[in-house]
Amino acid sequence: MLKADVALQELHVMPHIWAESRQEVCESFDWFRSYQGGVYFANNITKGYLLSGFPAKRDGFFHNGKLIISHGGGKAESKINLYALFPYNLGGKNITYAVLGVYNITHAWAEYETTKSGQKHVRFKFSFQWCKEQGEPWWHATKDKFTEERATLMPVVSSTEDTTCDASLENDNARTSESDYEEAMDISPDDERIPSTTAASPGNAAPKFSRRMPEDRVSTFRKNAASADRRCMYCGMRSPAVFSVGWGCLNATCTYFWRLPEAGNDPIPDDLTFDEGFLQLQTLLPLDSGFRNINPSQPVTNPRDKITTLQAFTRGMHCIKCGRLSCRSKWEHWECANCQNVLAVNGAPRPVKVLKSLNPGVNFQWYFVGKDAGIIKSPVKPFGDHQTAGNVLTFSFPEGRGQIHHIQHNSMGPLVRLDTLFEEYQMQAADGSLPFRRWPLRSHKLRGSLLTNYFSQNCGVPYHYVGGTANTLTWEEAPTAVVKAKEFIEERTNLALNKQSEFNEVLSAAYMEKQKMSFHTDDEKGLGSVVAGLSLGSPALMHFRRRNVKHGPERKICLSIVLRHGDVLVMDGTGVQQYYEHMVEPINFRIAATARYINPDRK
Ligand SMILES: O=C(O)CCC(=O)C(=O)O
Repeated sequence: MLKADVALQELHVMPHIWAESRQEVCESFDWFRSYQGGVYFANNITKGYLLSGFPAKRDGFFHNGKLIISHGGGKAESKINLYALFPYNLGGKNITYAVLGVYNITHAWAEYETTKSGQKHVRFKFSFQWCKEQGEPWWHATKDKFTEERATLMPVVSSTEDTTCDASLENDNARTSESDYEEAMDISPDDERIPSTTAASPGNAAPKFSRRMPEDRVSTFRKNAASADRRCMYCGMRSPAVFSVGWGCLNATCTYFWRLPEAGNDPIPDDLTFDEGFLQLQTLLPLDSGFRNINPSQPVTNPRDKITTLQAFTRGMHCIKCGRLSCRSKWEHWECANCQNVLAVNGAPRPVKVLKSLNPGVNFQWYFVGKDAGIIKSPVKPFGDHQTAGNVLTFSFPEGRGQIHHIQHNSMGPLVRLDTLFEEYQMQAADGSLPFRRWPLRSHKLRGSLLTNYFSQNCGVPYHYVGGTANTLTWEEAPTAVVKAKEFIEERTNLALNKQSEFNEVLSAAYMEKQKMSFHTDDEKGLGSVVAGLSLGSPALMHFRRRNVKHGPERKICLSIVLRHGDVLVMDGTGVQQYYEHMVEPINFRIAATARYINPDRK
């Protein structure tokens, strides 16, 4: 796969698989799920390798891309942010990432590279050879046969209702803190990176690969290796004959690394050309059948059980019309971000019964208060009559920084209303009248946009942290589910706390399986002192921790609360947002409505 910027010739054919953002790649293409690194590997197999915008010395694109030499990890000296070796202008078609195809790694070796300041760095290099079972590379075609080809290459329906995909990559959410962006780009557990470059000199320990290649792959690798490979008489490791200047040991841990035994062990000079034999295409072992079709399978759109909130439904789509990878950004269907091709989802509302009784999986029933957090819990306070009865648990933060009220219900009255409301939310989300979307984060470190992990929709005064005016419907346009949620929140808050709170904004959030809202604060300009949220569906854990504390015990979660179907959680006091941040981690499918007062005349 390569990352493009500006290249030379106009692109005359479209890649079969391409994207504008890394999130689109990671969410839609199983062969590359690394948000930060340039290499994605799982189970000891390099699944995806990103040819970065920073080519290093002696990187190369030979045989029109059937042989690629590239560096791994580390910092290249070039400041030009483009993959200059691909001869076509992908950027001109808004293509930031294009999948080239399946390559075999034919060699891996280490080189010394001298920086401008004269320092020597070890750089790991790889040669990749095109696997011929795929036919010719797509950019070799003289005209775009993309559409006809897709029809034959693409499986129409995936084999899966697979809910066992990798742990969700924390693409994030986050509204205020830098840490949230970092969290957003967590790397999945099976995602590893090759070592970065490190200064070394002969005899010094150089970086080692964190994992060894499994034996069967090693033997494949050896069979593929050019006959000019030689074994070093000092370290016993084989190295390819890469340069015309002669053979030298290319194992960075060897004392005689980067030396020429046939020239009195002189160091290999800086000015090098490749050995002609090394640049020949080799006869490779046939490609394993599992690697022959890397086209993403199409999402399941018509599941037998009509459940469409499983993790598989959070994955992106590969458009069979134009090749673009797109995130699942709309609740009601998949939509190609390039040609707007739609894949409709045929589901049904999920009854709350099973969801609400899911086990939150923690060793406390309602709450956890951190030792030394200075939080005082008041005695449980019952309220209401037989129709409206409930309990309030109040947690007071130290030094007058505000309170958290957890309003629970224990009567049948609200329950029927809540179950119906949960269903109404789902119906309106499914028909698009309640447009749940994943909105781009306002700032992040990845190229291209980065969408929130969860879906949301705002009513009333625009909420700038998530989607702003583009995500906002006025109260006249508001879906009935949201209006009813606001009424319920106001009734319960006023009854339980015995004070009148007025709200003019409601952010509804919908979470499919494994989605969550990362740590953030609601410090929107003009925000009133009371923020109250209603939970519907599966239980969720809401955690609080100190804000702007980078390390140490104070950084730890100081309060956790289990939110259940129908609970209302009130953050009371401006200090709650000023001194604490919060996150919500649902156990499974859940909808929440959070009501605020935001001064409409804020500047
Ligand atoms: O209850 C939820 O799902 C999260 C609400 C929240 O934290 C927010 O909208 O700021």
